[in-house]
Amino acid sequence: MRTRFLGIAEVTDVPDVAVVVDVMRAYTVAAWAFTRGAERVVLAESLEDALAQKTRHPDWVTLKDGSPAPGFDLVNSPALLRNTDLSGRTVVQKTTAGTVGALAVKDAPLVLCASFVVAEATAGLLRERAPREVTFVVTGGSGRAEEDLACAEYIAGRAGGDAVNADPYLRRAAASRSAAELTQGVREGSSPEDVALCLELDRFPFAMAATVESSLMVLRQVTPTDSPSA
Ligand SMILES: O=C(O)[C@H](CS(=O)(=O)O)OP(=O)(O)O
Ligand SMILES: [Mg+2]
Repeated sequence: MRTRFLGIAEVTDVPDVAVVVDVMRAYTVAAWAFTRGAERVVLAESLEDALAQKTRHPDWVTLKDGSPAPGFDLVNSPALLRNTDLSGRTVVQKTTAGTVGALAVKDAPLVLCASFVVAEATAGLLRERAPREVTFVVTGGSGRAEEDLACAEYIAGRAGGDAVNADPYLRRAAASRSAAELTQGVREGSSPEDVALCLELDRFPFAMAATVESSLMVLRQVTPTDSPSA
């Protein structure tokens, strides 16, 4: 399996298989939303798009990064979301990096959205599909955010069937600029517990796949059938 690691702006073709990585915090938050019962997560093109969806579907739950805002029900924080009952709900998520990365590869036949909490399930799906090439979209810091790059490299190793020690990858993520900003409370709409929740390796047994449904980019849970090979 060949691998490419690209920032969002470096995606210029339509990959066969894309893994969009956002550890802090979009795809840690999305995984928590599923765990709290969400049926699907719609990845919105813009804040205006998210609000328009809410107008059309008042029962949908809107979520954005940064500070709370009128029309939005939740912020992009795993700690602040994890006690919210989302049973059967559709969540509409708009963030600065994670959702933008998925929309950049919306035409790819397989789009997985990933973070450390779903790392092994994501790698398991890739082992199952055994594609010739996987494009990892490293969403933060123009492709250089250390937490996303570390997670992408870890998943790539596991997808290749290697017995990979996760500790150095988690340490890189813990030392990242994003982790520091979240810990210092620089980012609005955050909790001091967010970093620890974003670094919980394999907290959840499912992967997350995004497909276009009625012109919306929709993220759903998907469970690999293979068992870990290492
Ligand atoms: O909510 C987050 O942590 C970030 C916000 S920003 O990129 O630091 O402005 O969004 P995400 O898309 O989850 O990385
Ligand atoms: Mg991020």
